[in-house]
Amino acid sequence: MYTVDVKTTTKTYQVDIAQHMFNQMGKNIETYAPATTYLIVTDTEVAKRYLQTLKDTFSPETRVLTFVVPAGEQSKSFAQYEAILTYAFSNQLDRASVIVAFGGGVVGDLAGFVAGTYMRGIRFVQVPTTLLAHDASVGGKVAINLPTGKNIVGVFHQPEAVLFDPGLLRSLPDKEWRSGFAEIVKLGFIADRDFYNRLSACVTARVSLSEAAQMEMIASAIRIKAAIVAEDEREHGIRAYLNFGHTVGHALEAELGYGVLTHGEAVAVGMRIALSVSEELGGGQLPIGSFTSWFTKLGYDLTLPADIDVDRLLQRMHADKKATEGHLVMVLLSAVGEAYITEVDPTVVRKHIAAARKEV
Ligand SMILES: NC(=O)c1ccc[n+]([C@@H]2O[C@H](COP(=O)([O-])OP(=O)(O)OC[C@H]3O[C@@H](n4cnc5c(N)ncnc54)[C@H](O)[C@@H]3O)[C@@H](O)[C@H]2O)c1
Ligand SMILES: O=C(O)C(=O)C[C@@H](O)[C@H](O)[C@H](O)COP(=O)(O)O
Ligand SMILES: [Zn+2]
Repeated sequence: MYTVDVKTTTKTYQVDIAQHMFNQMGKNIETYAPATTYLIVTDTEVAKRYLQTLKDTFSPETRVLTFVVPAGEQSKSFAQYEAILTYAFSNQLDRASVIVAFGGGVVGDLAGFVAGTYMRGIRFVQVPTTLLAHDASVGGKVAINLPTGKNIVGVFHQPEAVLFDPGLLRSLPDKEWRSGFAEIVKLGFIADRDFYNRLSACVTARVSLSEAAQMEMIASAIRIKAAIVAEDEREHGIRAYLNFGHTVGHALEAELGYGVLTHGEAVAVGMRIALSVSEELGGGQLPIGSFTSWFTKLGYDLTLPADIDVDRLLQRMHADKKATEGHLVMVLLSAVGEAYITEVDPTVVRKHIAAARKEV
């Protein structure tokens, strides 16, 4: 079992990462966030595998409500947000009630946003079920999408606890594992060269990681994220480094339509482009070739569709949350483990985006 403390200005909480914790998850939730009523928000895929078991592990006298949204990025929408709020209100959830976000980053962001805004904010607990949720469940960014922009409507709202049983990842499809692994590698890129080197040397396939090694990797990644969030909860400075690969990634997700690429797949393409831009703008030697061949062998496609509209993609990047006064802003690397944030010349970025398109 690993425990990571997340200390922010608004809350200190614990991330527990432990095999078999799911067998008593309800009781754990009751310990970390005592309440008489819980609303579990989950999605259809997670519900069909795990929801009944989770409900069964709460104390018999506890009132446990459930709300299931369709699986996938499309559920980070006003329609689902309103539906959950309406359900909560018509079932008398009050300020002492607790929301349980049980799923991947989509459920975490959506249910967290409900928790952050219902009655001006109630408590919630994150119970992550995807590898990517090592990132999404920690740090308190919760949001839904506009059809035109990722995470445009949201708040910062820290959970009471994050309770992560990696045993749940056994049923995760490979595509979703890759999505999460991209964000783990991102943390190495921005903050920890040794971690990056270990990952690139050891993770040659999903199956190359034992469950113990995977758990250690998740704990290391969460420690990196927690340290950044502790220093800069509201993204006034270094928290933006967590956005490495996201200026292109988020634009790509919106441009292709949510769910066409997973979030991590889009971030992987974005990291590839950000590495090239970094190198051109003076970053020195970056492992672009080895990263590209490593990720390609792992099954990622680091190219952009041949027919991608580069102008529209750039327009979307200009509307990114990091941009100010219409200037394009990206997170770049001066070396592996050393990130910085800077305004960039759109003509340089355009060139690297164009070069990343699939050849026809
Ligand atoms: N708030 C943050 O700091 C933060 C950080 C990173 C990403 N995100 C957001 O997270 C979202 C992506 O999260 P995600 O990759 O977890 O996607 P997701 O929540 O859509 O889950 C991916 C798929 O896996 C299924 N699934 C979940 N757990 C499973 C399990 N144990 N077994 C089998 N299938 C399972 C889901 O039903 C879904 O179909 C994006 O919206 C992204 O913007 C937020
Ligand atoms: O926690 C953060 O800060 C991050 O940037 C983590 C990202 O991986 C995540 O995708 C986040 O949701 C992006 O935030 P946004 O502010 O760019 O929407
Ligand atoms: Zn991300």
